Amino acid sequence: TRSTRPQRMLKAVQKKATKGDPESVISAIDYFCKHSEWAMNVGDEKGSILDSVVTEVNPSTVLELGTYCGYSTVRIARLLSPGTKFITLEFNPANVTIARQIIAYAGLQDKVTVVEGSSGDLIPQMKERFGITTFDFIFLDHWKDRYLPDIKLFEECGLLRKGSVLLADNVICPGAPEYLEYVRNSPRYESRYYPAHLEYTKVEDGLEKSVFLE
Ligand SMILES: O=C(NCCO)c1cc(-c2ccc(F)cc2)cc(O)c1O
Ligand SMILES: [Mg+2]
Repeated sequence: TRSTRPQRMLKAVQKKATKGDPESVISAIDYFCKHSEWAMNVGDEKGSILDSVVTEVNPSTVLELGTYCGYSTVRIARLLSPGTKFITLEFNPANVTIARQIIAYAGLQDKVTVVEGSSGDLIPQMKERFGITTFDFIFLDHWKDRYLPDIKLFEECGLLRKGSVLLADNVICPGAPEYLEYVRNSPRYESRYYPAHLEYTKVEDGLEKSVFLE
């Protein structure tokens, strides 16, 4: 039966990238998405903004919502200091399987834990299951209608501290209007928009960075 797009993306990585070299894995995926098939990775333009925020925060604890095939997971993990706790959540089991292989191909399997399940179920389990007190950096890139309920869940579960940084992808396209309205109007966050484009296209999109102030 016909392969899936994530399976074809993995094949492209195995064909074009060098095992253990995260930069070559990132380049192979971007090449695949530019020349073969579009896919919903954060991409190179927004990925560079992600890189700069991760580098600036230099987090000890990181959570990614929406692993997909592991492209942004590799981008983040390659920048982390040794001993950083990095967890990424993915709802779709087929994506988990591909992501684990792409992350392993980059040689970053020891830097990150890929957890299968829904953010709504897993966020309240972070403390007990993974020994997390608070997250220094959170990358939101999962279902856009989950951004708002999940940021409220972070607050309710006491998973944010003064200075925690949340970076949200796709706030324009596909869009997360309720999330934007919340972080931009809440006195508990300092928010800033980074204009860019939808991955591999000329369509307007961007990232919203929000710092928890409480
Ligand atoms: O749904 C998304 N992610 C959660 C599922 O893993 C997602 C979708 C799109 C996108 C799709 C279809 C289109 F026409 C435009 C944008 C882009 C993204 O960056 C995304 O993260
Ligand atoms: Mg995205």
